[in-house]
Amino acid sequence: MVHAVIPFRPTNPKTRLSCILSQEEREKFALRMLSDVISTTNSACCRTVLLCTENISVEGAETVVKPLGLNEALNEYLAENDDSVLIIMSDIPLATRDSVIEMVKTGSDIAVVPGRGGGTNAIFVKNPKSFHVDFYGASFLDHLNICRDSGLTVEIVDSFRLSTDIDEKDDLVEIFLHSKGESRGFLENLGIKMSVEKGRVGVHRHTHKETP
Ligand SMILES: Nc1nc2c(ncn2[C@@H]2O[C@H](COP(=O)(O)OP(=O)(O)OP(=O)(O)O)[C@@H](O)[C@H]2O)c(=O)[nH]1
Ligand SMILES: C[C@H](OP(=O)(O)O)C(=O)O
Repeated sequence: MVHAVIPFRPTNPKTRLSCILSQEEREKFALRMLSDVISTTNSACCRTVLLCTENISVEGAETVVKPLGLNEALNEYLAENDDSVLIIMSDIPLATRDSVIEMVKTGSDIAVVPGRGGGTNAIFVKNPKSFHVDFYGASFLDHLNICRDSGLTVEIVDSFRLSTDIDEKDDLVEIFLHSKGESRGFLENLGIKMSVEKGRVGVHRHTHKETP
């Protein structure tokens, strides 16, 4: 069975959203996005593993604790497992069952989904011992180079839903446009709404409600 591995650091996440969310709100929002991703990987019949820096319990996933950085934790996990691994980020709440299934059905050794701005949002690895990750910076290009150097065939999956990572305030628009999940409900409860001003779509926080 494919392991869907979601790396997660629960403390002070999503600092690029500090302009609109407090630390407590960012921690809760990161968990809501995680929950949306877990529902999706479970619906695609993966065994979902939360690869977490600390021991937290989240419905729908088993937790593997590795108090390590993103690359170190994932590379240890890949080296320790034989089943195919889908590495999928916790900040892509638009992910759907069909988009995940498209990745894990690839005919290539690796399937990769770029994030906007050079990052990597998901990587499917058929043989985990054959590959290592190198996140941060232009990681999408770095991952293609690793495949080339290791002689692995790679499919670049063109998926709007998987490519949409929620890093910055304007990215929240995509949740209001395309999601019905927990992340959206959380933002709405905080009084955050989509707005259109001078022809531009953005988000505004109308009131300072209590963190739900
Ligand atoms: N296991 C593990 N996961 C991490 C670590 N740092 C980030 N992640 C996870 O990696 C994914 C991508 O993280 P980033 O987009 O860099 O998120 P972030 O660090 O929360 O956000 P910023 O503070 O805005 O850069 C998310 O699923 C994070 O939870 C880490 O040190 N260890
Ligand atoms: C971890 C990093 O995420 P970003 O900061 O690009 O969202 C990456 O994908 O390499």
